[in-house]
Amino acid sequence: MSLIKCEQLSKSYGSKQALDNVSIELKSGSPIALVGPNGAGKTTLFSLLCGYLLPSSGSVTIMGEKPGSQGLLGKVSSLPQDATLDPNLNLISQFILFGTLQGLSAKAARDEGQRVLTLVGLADVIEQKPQSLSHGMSKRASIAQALIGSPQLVLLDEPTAGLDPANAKVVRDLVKSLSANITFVISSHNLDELEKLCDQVIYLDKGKLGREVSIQDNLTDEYITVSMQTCDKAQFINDIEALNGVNSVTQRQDDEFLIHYNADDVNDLEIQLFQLFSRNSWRYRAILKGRSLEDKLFS
Ligand SMILES: Nc1ncnc2c1ncn2[C@@H]1O[C@H](COP(=O)(O)OP(=O)(O)OP(=O)(O)O)[C@@H](O)[C@H]1O
Repeated sequence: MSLIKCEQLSKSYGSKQALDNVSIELKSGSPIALVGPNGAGKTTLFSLLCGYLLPSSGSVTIMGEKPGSQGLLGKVSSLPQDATLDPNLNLISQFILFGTLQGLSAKAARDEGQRVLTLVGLADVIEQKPQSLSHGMSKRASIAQALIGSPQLVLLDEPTAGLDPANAKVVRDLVKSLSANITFVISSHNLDELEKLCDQVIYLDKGKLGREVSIQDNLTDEYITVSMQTCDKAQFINDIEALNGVNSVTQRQDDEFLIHYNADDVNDLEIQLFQLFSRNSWRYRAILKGRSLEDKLFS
């Protein structure tokens, strides 16, 4: 059965059409990225999936059920973009409340609160109130809230926005470690981060579904992305374009080049590249099989 199925899903706010005829079918598994420019409709889609909003037309089901229905209680949870905790209650009291709202006894809710707060590295501060936590700790506490019970689907809207690199890594590692049992759908503007976490990408633009992009296809994609530390750029492009099987070399950023080749004509392109670098004493910074997510989406 599909995890998420949207059929011709549309949502308007008055005359503003935020989602326009979106049809998608997603299965459980690796984290799924939801990408798109500001105002593309990502939060609207999340709100429809959570049952916070009703569609203007079309339909959406999660595990065959309507969002917000009793059958999904404890199976679907979300971290909204601006999630905040109650400033007046300490963390564990709030988590006991959340657990009991999901049907747990007070004792089981306390144990569950401790479990999820420990998962996100907050075991030492469960007696503290939210205002004594840093921004990163608050974000982790909100993620812990989304993990209460045994959700099968967790929607994370900008889970690392505003976090420093170390805290962002904690959140990414957490998602990675839990994704064997939970399917995460992650909305983010950080394409590097999504590339590290997700296999599949949903791209929205002005409320419409854009082209489908896979991150897994990098190994079969006939592209190599090379980031150079030192090289003569004009010669680099000339020399690589002269190699057998290479169709084109495009300079993407100052020191980044995209090589498009034909896999039927060349099977040792990487070796030829290294030989070329060695002959010219060029130093490379990184070589990626395939294209970056940014390149797949925007070029
Ligand atoms: N409650 C609302 N009333 C009227 N218009 C709204 C409302 N919520 C969203 N919109 C509009 O719907 C469109 C989609 O908004 P949405 O918040 O879903 O986009 P988003 O992709 O999440 O954007 P961002 O990346 O900036 O968070 C935008 O044009 C927005 O202005």
